[in-house]
Amino acid sequence: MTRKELIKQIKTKRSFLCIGLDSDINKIPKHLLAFEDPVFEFNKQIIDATKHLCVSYKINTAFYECRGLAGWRCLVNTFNYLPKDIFSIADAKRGDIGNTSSMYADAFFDKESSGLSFDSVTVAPYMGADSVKPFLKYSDKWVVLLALTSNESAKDFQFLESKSGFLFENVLVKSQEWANEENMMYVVGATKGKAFADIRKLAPNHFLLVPGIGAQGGSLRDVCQYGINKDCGLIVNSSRAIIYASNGEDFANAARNEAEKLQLEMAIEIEKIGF
Ligand SMILES: O=c1ccn([C@@H]2O[C@H](COP(=O)(O)O)[C@@H](O)[C@H]2O)c(=O)[nH]1
Repeated sequence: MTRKELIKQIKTKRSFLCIGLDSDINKIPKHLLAFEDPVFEFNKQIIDATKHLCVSYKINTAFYECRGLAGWRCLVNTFNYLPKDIFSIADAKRGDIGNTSSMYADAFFDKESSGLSFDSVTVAPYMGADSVKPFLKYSDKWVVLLALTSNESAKDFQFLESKSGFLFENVLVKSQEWANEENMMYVVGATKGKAFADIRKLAPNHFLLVPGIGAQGGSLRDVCQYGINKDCGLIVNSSRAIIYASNGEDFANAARNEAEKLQLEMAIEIEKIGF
């Protein structure tokens, strides 16, 4: 998906919501266990109930990889079920020597090779340029590079300071030599509030993928106050707070209600930037 198409979706849907399909077989409603693939049935019903409210789905591969073959099959089926006009994110946090990163890129982007063709994949920057560039050789595909993550321990490395600023600031600056705002986004945690203002000084136009509202307590208001740009420039993720809003038979309706609350807040925010 191109940047232009993504922005069009945001304008049309009045939303920059990403729903995280962090679907854990131990947390889904018990009545679904009667289905041949309970997690796929769960994802299907969540997608059907929420697809008009979001512009993106993020599949965190850990929740599928941990179940071996059955989990990976479920991931592929879920990917195939996603509406084709919605921005898909494989949250896999990959990155290795170039030769290996090429294989990871094929795994998530090359439909003929792997059966998957996500719009984007999350990548860790730690190994540098040659670990990231193989993901950038696909047209209309995106790298979502970890910059400032939402977890408490982000401070262990990301706030290490050198003459050229914090480590996460170096990630933002250096990576712009490899890619641009048409094929790279950055992960910035909603829990980091005012850091968005500093990040916007270094990456004013890039899209930011923002996890950490809902279950992790980040504020959508703060994210928008400091992080929104003229094209919106934000994709804000919520996983558990939406998909586990209820663990009864009404789970899909409950998920829709939670997603709708966020979409309504987002509609107000994008109105403010004249969308
Ligand atoms: O900095 C990061 C990077 C990735 N994540 C992922 O986003 C979702 C958040 O889930 P919630 O249930 O809404 O907390 C999850 O897949 C994380 O692995 C993140 O939280 N922070």
